[in-house]
Amino acid sequence: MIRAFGVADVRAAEAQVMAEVEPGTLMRRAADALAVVVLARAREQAARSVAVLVGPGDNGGDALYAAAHLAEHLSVVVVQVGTAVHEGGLRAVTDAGVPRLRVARTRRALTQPVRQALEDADVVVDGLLGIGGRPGLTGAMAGLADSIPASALVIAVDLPSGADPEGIAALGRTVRADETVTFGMAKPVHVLPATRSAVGRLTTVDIGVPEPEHAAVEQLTRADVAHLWPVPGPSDDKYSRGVLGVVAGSSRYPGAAVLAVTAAIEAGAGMVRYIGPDAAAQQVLVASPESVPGQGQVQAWVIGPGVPTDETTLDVRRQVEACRQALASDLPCVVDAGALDLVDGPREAPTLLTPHAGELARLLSRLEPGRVYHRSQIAAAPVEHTRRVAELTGATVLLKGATTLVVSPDTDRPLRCQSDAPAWLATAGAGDVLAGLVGTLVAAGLDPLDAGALAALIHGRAARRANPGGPVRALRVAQAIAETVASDLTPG
Ligand SMILES: NC(=O)C1=CN([C@@H]2O[C@H](COP(=O)(O)OP(=O)(O)OC[C@H]3O[C@@H](n4cnc5c(N)ncnc54)[C@H](OP(=O)(O)O)[C@@H]3O)[C@@H](O)[C@H]2O)[C@@H](O)CC1
Ligand SMILES: [K+]
Repeated sequence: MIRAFGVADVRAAEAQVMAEVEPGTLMRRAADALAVVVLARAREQAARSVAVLVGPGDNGGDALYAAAHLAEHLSVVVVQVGTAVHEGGLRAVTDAGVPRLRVARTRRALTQPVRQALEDADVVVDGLLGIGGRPGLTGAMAGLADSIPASALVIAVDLPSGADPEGIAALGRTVRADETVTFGMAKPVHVLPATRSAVGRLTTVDIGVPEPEHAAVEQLTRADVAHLWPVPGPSDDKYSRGVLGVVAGSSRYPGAAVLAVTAAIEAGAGMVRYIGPDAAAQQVLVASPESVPGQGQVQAWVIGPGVPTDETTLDVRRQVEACRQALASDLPCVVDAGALDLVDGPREAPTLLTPHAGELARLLSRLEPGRVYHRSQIAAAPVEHTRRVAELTGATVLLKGATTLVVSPDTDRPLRCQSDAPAWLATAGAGDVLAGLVGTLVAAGLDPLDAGALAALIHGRAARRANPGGPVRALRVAQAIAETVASDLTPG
């Protein structure tokens, strides 16, 4: 599991170590490790010239010490913003004879020598701002970020300058890194959807600071599958493993039912009962003869894929009624697509809502009368809006997207966030597959936060497995779930 820690906790952990070591030790460790990574990348790329951008805080200090090291091997120039920079770092570059250009903090337009230095750089090291940075670059920092040549390899120190260290605020003017070298532990900026795209590859280097107890964000990895996946024991039968009821599909959208049921069965449900119109039920049976049509006892529900609640045909009215009954029951529910329109307040039983950004906007607009939210607002500030829905509904909320976010209504629990899927997975039916997959996990007794994150992980990994490096249809993803789980349960 990758755990990311909020800025206050990171500072407290660092302060504890700093009290026990010589002053400057942590920064030296950080700078040494940074220089090792930059030098390795420069060698891989046969790069010769490095521009090191230096801001006013300790992030700039790290960059200055690293610049002094790098100058032993490469052609290095420092571009310093403002007059005040880390004193020790400044001495180190001066002693190493590194040329230094200065830019006035508020001046966005760059001088010719600075523009030239950037143009000549094969590698740009971004040491403008770290965890003390406020989101959004202005003045000279914005000018520098805009002038980094597209051809340069950009390595950010701790985080890409301008991005919100907590990963909450939308990306404004920011450095976009190819790689970020962070110290000790990941921070929310590195994993959350609002900022992650500016981080590039994440390299975490050890500087001897132990992880704090409470993570702000957790990201599951392959190694977590074995701990979390509900593996049956010898005394299990199909009922004890979890029977899932699926209310999905309609005459108009029978495919959603096929995909959700197939995914649930592939994920290893003890049994799947399908509730839907006859035409859809026939197709479900053809695709998954293991499924059982009609009502009966279940341990959990998936409701909503392919159920267009705004239609008034008889089969949709029946589906909506089945969704309402599931919501009114005391059983865990995964609420997807059309059924999100039926959610109004908290339920007693575990509940997982699985909207995409557009559906979350619609749900929030309905839950907060008088306010209208748009998809773009959700995409710009996903954590804030997903938290709000979790608070208003008392449900765990999984926001689907390139990075999937899972937020518990219990604010003490870390956010979960997964970005395992290839971009190819942005395809029709992928959400129906996820709904069936997560339903099986909830029916097996996983709590919605674990189930949501684990399903997102396996969903992404199954998509990669189904057709590595190329387009992938949702049905293939569903059909790749069983072997993905098997492979992830196998050590090694
Ligand atoms: N702590 C440790 O043990 C270790 C820490 N380490 C390193 O220290 C980094 C944190 O350093 P830090 O606290 O000095 O903050 P940092 O991000 O460099 O800059 C803050 C300065 O920027 C300014 N400023 C802020 N926003 C701005 C904006 N948008 N636009 C313009 N200016 C802005 C703000 O000034 P203000 O404008 O508020 O007067 C302030 O002067 C951390 O990320 C890691 O790299 C490592 O060495 C390992 C050990
Ligand atoms: K930085």
